[in-house]
Formats: sequence, C-alpha cells, structure tokens
Amino acid sequence: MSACEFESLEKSLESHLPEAELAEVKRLLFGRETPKLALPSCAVEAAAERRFELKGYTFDAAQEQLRPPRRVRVGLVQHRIVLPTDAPILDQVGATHSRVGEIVEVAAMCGVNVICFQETWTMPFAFCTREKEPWTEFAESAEEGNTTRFCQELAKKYNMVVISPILEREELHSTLWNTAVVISNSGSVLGKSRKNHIPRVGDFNESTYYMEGDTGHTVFQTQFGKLAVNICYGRHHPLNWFMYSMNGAEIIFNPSATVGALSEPMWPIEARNAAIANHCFTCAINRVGTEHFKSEFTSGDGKKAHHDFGHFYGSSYVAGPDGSRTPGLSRTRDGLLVVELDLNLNRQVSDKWSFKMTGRYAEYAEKLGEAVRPDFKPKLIKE
Ligand SMILES: NC(=O)NCCC(=O)O
Repeated sequence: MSACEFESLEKSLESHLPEAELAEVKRLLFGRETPKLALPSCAVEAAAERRFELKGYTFDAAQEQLRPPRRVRVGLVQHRIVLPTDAPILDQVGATHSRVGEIVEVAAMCGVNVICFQETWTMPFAFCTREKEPWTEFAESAEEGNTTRFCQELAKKYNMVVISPILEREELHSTLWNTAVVISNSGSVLGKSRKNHIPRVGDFNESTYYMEGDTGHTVFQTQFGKLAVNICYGRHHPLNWFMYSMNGAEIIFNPSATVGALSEPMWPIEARNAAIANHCFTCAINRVGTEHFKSEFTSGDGKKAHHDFGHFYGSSYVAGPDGSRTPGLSRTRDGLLVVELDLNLNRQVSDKWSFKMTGRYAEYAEKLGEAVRPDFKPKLIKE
C-alpha cells in the first residue's frame, strides 16, 4: 500500500486491535477521551451523499460554580482540489466554492459556530512550481474579493464565523500575502491575519510569491470566543503560538498545506504541544490529495524533475489544553470535523498547571533581547 492510499492510523488501529487494548492505545496516543458528538441524521446522510467524511467529538470541562459552560462548535474543512490545475482559473475557484459550500451547509446542520478552511483553499498549492503565472492570478482582495463575498454570504446565512485563508492581493502596495480573512457571523469582515513565517524547505519555497506578514499576532474577539490564525509553517515556531496566546487567543487555528514526506511525523505533535504550552485549543487543518502540474519542476534535492510534490495527508484534528486531542480526519478523503469545546477548560488547566504563571517571561524577554544582539556571547562553559 502506498502512503497516499493509507487511510488513517486510527482506522488501522481500530481494525487490528482488540477492544480493551485499543482503549489503552487510544489513551496513550490521544489522552483523555474526547467522546463522540451526536450529529443529526440529516447531516450524516448529506455527508455520505456528498462523499465526504464527517466526524464529531466533544471536549468537556468541569462544572464551575461561578461561570456557566462556554460551549462552542468549531468546524474544520479539508478537501482536495476539484478541477485539474490547468483548468481556467475562474472555473477552478467556482468549483471549489461549490464543493466547500456544500460542506459548510452540513456544518450548519451540525450547529457549527466557527468554521475554518485549509491554507489558500481556493487554489492548487502551486508554489512548488516556482512559476508565477497563472498562480498569482488566484490572488484576491481580502476585503472585496469574490471569495470573501462568497464567505460573507455563508457567514450571514448560517450565523457562523468563517475563517478563509487565501492568497491576498493588496492593490495599494502591489503586494501579495498569505492571509486568513476572518468574517464575523454578522457577515462583516472582522479583519485579517497574515502568515508570519515563510517556509524555505523542500518544495515549500514560497518567499518569491508573498511577503512575511505584517499583522503581528492579532486576535479576533467574536461571539464564539477569541480566535487567532497561525498559518501553516508558523506552527513550527513556538513563539508564534505563544504571542497569539499572550494576546488572549482561546482557539488558535492552523490552516495548512503540507505533504507526508516532509512533515507527517511532526503533524500530530506541534499543534497539540501548542495547546498544552499555551492553555488553549488548537485546530490543525491540512488539505488532501496529490496535485499534478503540467510543467515539470525539480525540488533542489538532486532528484529528477516531476509533476507533483507529494501527497497532502489531511489528518485534521483538534487539540485541547489538557493534552488530549481528537482522532484525525482521514489522510485521503475530503472531510468535516465538528468539535464542541467548552472554553472553560482553558482556565481550568491553567489553574492546574500554571505554565503562564510560572513561565518567568520577563527574564526570558531580557535574555532573548541579549541573545539576538550581534555582540552576544553564548553562556557556555568549557573544560
Ligand atoms: N504551506 C506551508 O507553509 N508549508 C510548509 C510545510 C510545513 O510547514 O509542513
């Protein structure tokens, strides 16, 4: 079986382990159980008809005396590109809007309050080709582009916050950015968060396409909690997550596009670790499928030129502050993961583990300030 046919670790364990052993393995792998969320039968039927995977889980928290539960439902959407990469651009974008629109409709049936799509969801992940045309033509205005208008309609219709990561064209400064547009459930554009760290690894050399983000670590206060977006490669940078958390993020989304050969061993760890370290929830989303490009390209690794750069392995999941996580969506199929979070869990875990209280950040800030200076001398003792 090839890596792009292997459906998921979870499925493999379930089909090979006896029940009692499976429960122990799951406890060790995923932490405290996130019970299955009962989803309406109309949603289950629609997902089957529309041929995507639908899964639901819950993270509960202890009942408190002074605060009522703060339950929020998030939806994570992963999907493959709908049309071939050489189809006309407007056809590709339109087909993807329709596909994602039908998934969002099911999310609405499941009572989702906040939905997030994968990185640059309207286009193939073409940066590996190093060609500018036609890929830069997918870039749109964050405020007035067709994709934002489409998401505003969804947000209003379903009373849902929509996080829409796109390739952004900023006409004013003739600049492209890798941007998540955050649309309030009222339908208005609440703001945008631009990707802070640009990969320079393998085929992910994206710095010639768009600039390092200038929106810092913005957090969006919504009716359903304080939300932040740490786009893809930003998940390798603990300080990036940390700063979103310092600005008050209760849920940090990580819309991504990444392939198996490069990052799969890191995937289950990084967003989960960020949830633990920052006493918050994190939502990791990755696209699925293998995308073929007409022109061959090399990967700077001494190997022959090729037409694709590997399998995007999906596996989207949600992690909680207590170290637990949901099982992932499949590695191969379009999917919607619906997860109910009680945001009270963040403070409960913070009060228990106190990472922020014990973090000694002022001392680290001072030392970090020294470490980045050109005259820095590492504190190293030698015999
Ligand atoms: N899109 C993107 O930033 N990919 C980089 C690969 C990774 O971080 O796994």
